[in-house]
Amino acid sequence: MINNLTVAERQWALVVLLVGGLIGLTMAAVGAGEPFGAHGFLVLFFCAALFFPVLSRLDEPEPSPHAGRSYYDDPIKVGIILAMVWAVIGMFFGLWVAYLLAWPDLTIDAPWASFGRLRPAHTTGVIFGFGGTALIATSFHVMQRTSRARLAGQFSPWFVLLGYQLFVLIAVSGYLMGVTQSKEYAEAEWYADLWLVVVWITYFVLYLRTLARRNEPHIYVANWYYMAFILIVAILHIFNNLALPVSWAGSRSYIVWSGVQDAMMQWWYGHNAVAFFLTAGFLGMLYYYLPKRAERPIYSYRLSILSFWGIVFFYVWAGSHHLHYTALPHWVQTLGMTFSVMLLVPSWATAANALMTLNGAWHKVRDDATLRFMMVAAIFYGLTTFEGSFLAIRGVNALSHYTDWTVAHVHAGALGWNALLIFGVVYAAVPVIWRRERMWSNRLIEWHFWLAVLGTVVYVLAMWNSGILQGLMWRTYTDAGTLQYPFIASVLAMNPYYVARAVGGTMFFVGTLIGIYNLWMTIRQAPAADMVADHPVSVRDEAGERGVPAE
Ligand code: HEM
Ligand code: HEM
Ligand SMILES: [Cu+2]
Repeated sequence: MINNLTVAERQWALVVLLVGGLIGLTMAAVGAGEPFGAHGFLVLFFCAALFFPVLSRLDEPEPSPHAGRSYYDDPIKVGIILAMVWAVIGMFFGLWVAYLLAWPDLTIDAPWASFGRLRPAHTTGVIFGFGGTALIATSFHVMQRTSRARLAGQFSPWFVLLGYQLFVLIAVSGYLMGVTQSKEYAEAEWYADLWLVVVWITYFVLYLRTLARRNEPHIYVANWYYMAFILIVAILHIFNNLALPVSWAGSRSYIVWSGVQDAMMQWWYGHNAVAFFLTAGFLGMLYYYLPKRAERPIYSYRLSILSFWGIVFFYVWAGSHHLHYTALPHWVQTLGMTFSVMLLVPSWATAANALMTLNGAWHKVRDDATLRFMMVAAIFYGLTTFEGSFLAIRGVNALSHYTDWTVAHVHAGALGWNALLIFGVVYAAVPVIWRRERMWSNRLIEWHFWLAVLGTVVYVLAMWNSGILQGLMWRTYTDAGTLQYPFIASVLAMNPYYVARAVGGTMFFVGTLIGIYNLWMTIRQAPAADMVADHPVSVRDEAGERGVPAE
């Protein structure tokens, strides 16, 4: 892989890694004995681990000029593997906290293993590690194929992919050491946040530069979704993380916002992380891989564009539904509620558009578990958005907020929509990118599919039950006007559901491990004989019409 970089690019990489290593060394020196110093060492080792392999290949010959005329798939390969590594790490932490909630005595008596540190390690590991890395890798695939253009440059895709890994590593390891700025889904401290800004802007520029090289007059809809994801996540991230460090040699910082403004900024961010990270980016994936796999054009291309603008416009106003019954002015809560209900229209239009695309291909859905992963993901997308619009209604939220109903909603989305989609997409993409005829075992894909779907259903049903029960127990009064149940009674009542959730989560996790084994065996196979050659750029196939992503 390093040999595919030009010598100039290898030199450039060495300079960047050297600067990174020096920054790491400085952090390690000034923050000695503190988590900040430990992060310095992490940065230093990360840069050193990449520096020496590049250095040892510096003198190797330039890649053949022919290579520059095909798609650049090396970073996609590494990205898919890293996404799978994060799937295991992130879900392992999720399972851990699920088991802790069911059997609290299992706890390890150490600060790093406390619930409050493991939980953000889970959410960050799955959303940013697993989801984010899958988004970056697939976006590199989709933008090249739908533009019939090679990635603009070979250095910046690596910078984005690996730089992003460093961000997630700093974040997750920081939580275990107790470093947090206490903002959900944005717990990472100021230096990690600053680094992510650099990586993310490079990502956006890379996307634009690649699109500018396209050999296809039309910008396929999937690219709009990916670009909205990148651009808006950048804006959210910057505003939500405007913080002043206490010192340049420590991890602690204070956010510039205060009081209810801070809460609003946080949930404007948090909600739109869902909207643009877990929705818009994933819709980009869906709009490329689903029609491609089904070999059908999108049911209505016009509708896909219309719902794009609907989603982008409505979502950004809905964040205040996370702050019902708070000090936030009432009208702002109502505004968020109203936009959330309106959101149902573009959300369902999108889910319907995806499912209608499968019309005429239902026999494929029956036979092909890969396509079935994507179909079920689209169904869960419809379910989750319906539930979300419902939960955003103030009266409903009075019951659901603070309960496990929210956790049910989250995992209907995270497992049923995001994770199922990623697995379907990875099964579709890996044989193409590694030039294998097909995945190693279709039976294992079937196994994975059923474990994942059943695991999700068990998880979500358990949390719906537990959430609604919790909500009702908390609001039941006696005739005398006092609360019927002491709080601890509701905690005890949750136990069977927490056990069920741990079982569902275990099924999901086992399915993931089976999937990874299958991917590993596929990658180890020899490439298919007629697929050995690199994919040349700009060879048109019949699929070039509008609505069908080009290959
Ligand atoms: C093996 C699979 C998984 C298990 C067992 C699991 C388990 C858990 C548990 C126990 C919690 C804490 C709930 C609480 O504090 O009451 C949680 C929270 C969360 N998980 Fe998972 N999870 C899994 C997969 C995922 C995936 C794949 C994603 C995202 C793509 C995800 C996203 C989240 C989020 C966002 C939260 C925070 C929810 C909130 O604050 O309302 N999880 N998970
Ligand atoms: C129309 C679309 C959606 C709407 C209107 C919506 C609305 C809501 C509402 C009202 C809450 C509960 C807020 C609270 O009581 O604190 C919530 C929580 C959440 N939703 Fe959605 N949702 C939508 C789609 C999704 C999707 C597709 C996902 C993908 C995984 C998702 C992930 C989450 C997460 C992670 C939370 C928990 C936030 C927290 O930590 O408190 N939502 N959503
Ligand atoms: Cu929200």
